[in-house]
Amino acid sequence: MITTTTLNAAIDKTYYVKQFKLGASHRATEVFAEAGGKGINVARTLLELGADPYAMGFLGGNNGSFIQDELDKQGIKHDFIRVSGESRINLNIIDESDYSSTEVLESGPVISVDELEQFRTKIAAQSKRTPWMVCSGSLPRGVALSTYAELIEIARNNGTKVFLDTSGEALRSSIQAKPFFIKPNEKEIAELTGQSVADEDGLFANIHALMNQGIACVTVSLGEKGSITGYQGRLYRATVPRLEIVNTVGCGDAFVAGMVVGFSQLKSIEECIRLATATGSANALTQSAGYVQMEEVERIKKIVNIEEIQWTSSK
Ligand SMILES: Nc1ncnc2c1ncn2[C@@H]1O[C@H](COP(=O)(O)OP(=O)(O)OP(=O)(O)O)[C@@H](O)[C@H]1O
Ligand SMILES: O=P(O)(O)OC[C@@]1(O)O[C@H](CO)[C@@H](O)[C@@H]1O
Repeated sequence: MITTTTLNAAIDKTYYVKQFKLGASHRATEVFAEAGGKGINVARTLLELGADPYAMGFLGGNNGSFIQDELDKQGIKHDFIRVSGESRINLNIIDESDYSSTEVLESGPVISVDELEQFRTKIAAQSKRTPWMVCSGSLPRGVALSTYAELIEIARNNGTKVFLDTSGEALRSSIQAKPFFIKPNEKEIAELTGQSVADEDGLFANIHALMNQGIACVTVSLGEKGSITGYQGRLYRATVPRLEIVNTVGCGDAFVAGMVVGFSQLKSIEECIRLATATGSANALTQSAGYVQMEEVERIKKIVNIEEIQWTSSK
């Protein structure tokens, strides 16, 4: 069983328009509404990869009911705390001329002290029966920045490995709790370290520094440029050939799903990265956010390039 937590779930609403223009009125050519938020995307991808996901977090209002119904329809086991606020809707407008995307993300409901306490109790029980836990996404209002660190601590005490995918201060505050895996993207690692990924030497040094702080595996995902992963003191570069992409929202979640499946099946690190990269890239080929097709994952796995980076610090 792989547990996913989505503290700030969302309906991901995707509008396709012929050409997006600021300040203009558009008629959508296609519209999709999906149960989303990073952890829910991970859960859906895990199911497609043949794993056994169990989705947890907070859901509220009509939007929360829609998300819950979708999870039921998709056959994803779940146990969410119902909250008094309304789960958010996140908007993604995709310009069909170049498949660029413009997102508007709501901040989500305010979680009360009591609702958070109910969640802590559930997670403490759940971490006794799950060897793997994925904590993904932003923290909703009312939830302290230290919450992911707390969850990591609870999980570790029960022998559960945590894969953490979050950003900004929520990521910074969780590093000292030593999650097993983190996956900042270009923007997130720059925010965390103050260095751009354009400086590869600096990026490699930063990944080593994070491993030395006790994070077993660190991937910096670089969108269409692939990723750099650090594990057991070594660095690996993954690249994928150019693909006919339509929607990259959720690629990071699909990558995380591939990585946790790889580790849970005791695959080699190269195989974990290959599966994660192919799953991340396969997500970009589907119109809805956070969906992959297994045939595409299998096809892309064959064309992913993984190489170990020979690097020693110049300092
Ligand atoms: N345009 C693309 N073409 C091919 N593969 C891609 C593309 N974009 C992303 N990927 C794959 O997905 C992985 C994760 O992508 P990315 O770095 O964009 O994550 P992210 O910013 O966390 O995404 P999100 O927050 O939308 O889930 C990449 O390492 C790569 O393997
Ligand atoms: O606001 P957060 O929680 O950081 O990100 C939310 C979100 O943009 O991330 C997913 C894509 O990764 C979408 O399903 C969702 O709308």
